[in-house]
Amino acid sequence: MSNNGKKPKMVVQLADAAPYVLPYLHPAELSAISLTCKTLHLIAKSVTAARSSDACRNSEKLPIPFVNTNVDNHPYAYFIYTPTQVLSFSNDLPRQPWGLCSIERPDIGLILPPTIEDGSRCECERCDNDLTACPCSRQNFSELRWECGSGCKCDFECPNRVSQRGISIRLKIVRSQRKGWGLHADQFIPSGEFICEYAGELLTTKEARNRQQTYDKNTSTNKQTSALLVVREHLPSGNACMRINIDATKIGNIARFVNHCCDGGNLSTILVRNSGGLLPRVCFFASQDILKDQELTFSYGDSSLNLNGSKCFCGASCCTGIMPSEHT
Ligand SMILES: C[S@@+](CC[C@H](N)C(=O)[O-])C[C@H]1O[C@@H](n2cnc3c(N)ncnc32)[C@H](O)[C@@H]1O
Repeated sequence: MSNNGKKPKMVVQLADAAPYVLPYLHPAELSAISLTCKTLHLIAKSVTAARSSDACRNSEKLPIPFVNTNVDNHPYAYFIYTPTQVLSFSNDLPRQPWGLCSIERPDIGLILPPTIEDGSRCECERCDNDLTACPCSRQNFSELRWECGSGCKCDFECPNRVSQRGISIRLKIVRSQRKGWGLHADQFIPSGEFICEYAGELLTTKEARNRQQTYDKNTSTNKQTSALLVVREHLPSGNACMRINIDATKIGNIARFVNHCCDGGNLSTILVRNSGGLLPRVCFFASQDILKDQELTFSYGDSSLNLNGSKCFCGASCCTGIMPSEHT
C-alpha cells in the first residue's frame, strides 16, 4: 500500500479488468489466481458459481445447473459450449467466456461438413447390400426423421421443427460417485418429447479413430471421460452407410453428460434431417415417460464387443457389468 493508504493505480486497474478476464480462464488457472488476493478470490468465486449454475452459459431458454451434493469437490465440468454441430478444432481450442453462446471461427463459418483428408477415399463404409452385416444395423437408431429447414418457407414455430427450437425442458447435471456427472430430469417429461441435440465437433473418421485411441488410453488410466459418438446412416444406394463422428468431449452441449444404460435407457437417438441441411443431426427424444429427478440414459452400444471395457454401473437388471466402447 502506498499513496497515503490508497491502492496503486495499477492494482486498481487490474481489479477493474479482472471480471472481464477471469471468465476466460480454465479451472486450474482460476483456482491459481484466486489464491493471489482477496479481490481476485471473490471474483473467481463468482465465476465458479456462475459456471455451476448453468452448464449452457445462457445459450438455452432455461439454465441447466450442476448439482453436487457432497459426492466430491467438483463444482462443475469444464467444456466449451456449443448448441449445435461445429467443425473440428485440431489442437488449438478456443477459449469461451461465460455468457458467450457460440465459438468464433470467422475464417471457416460454424457448420460445415467434415473434410476428407485422404482425397482418394470417401468416409462411407461398405456393406454390399447386406443390411444385417452393415455397421449401422448394430446401433440403436430407431428412426430417421425429416424436419423443415432452411429450404422451407416456414419459421421456427412450424410444428415440423421440434428439434430446432433449443432445449425447453428443465434438466440438471447431477454428480454421482461411480458414474461422474449424469443428466437428470428436473420435471416430468412425457414420452416422445424432444430433449436435445447431440452437439459437438464433427470429425473425419481418421481423426475420430485417433482420438478414440487416446481416450481409451486415458480412460484406462482414469484420467478422463470421453464423449465421442459414431452414428451411421444407411445410404439410399443400399450398399454403403455414411459415418458421422461427433466428439463432445471438449466442445459440446449437455448431451455429453448422458450416461450409458444396458437396458437401452429412456432416450431414443434419432437422426434428424432438415430440409436444406447437408448432414443429419443426432437428437435425443424421451422413449418413455420420465419422472422428475430420474436419470436420462441411452445405450452406448453392445458391450459384448468390448470385453476389456471399463466397469458399468448402470444398475439395470440386465447389466453386463462392462461398458460398451465404440469400435472405430
Ligand atoms: C459421455 S460421458 C458421460 C458423462 C460422464 N459421466 C461425465 O462425468 O462427464 C461417458 C463416460 O461416463 C461414464 N459412464 C457413462 N455411463 C456409465 C455407466 N453406466 N457406468 C459407469 N460409468 C459410466 C464413463 O466414464 C464414460 O466414459
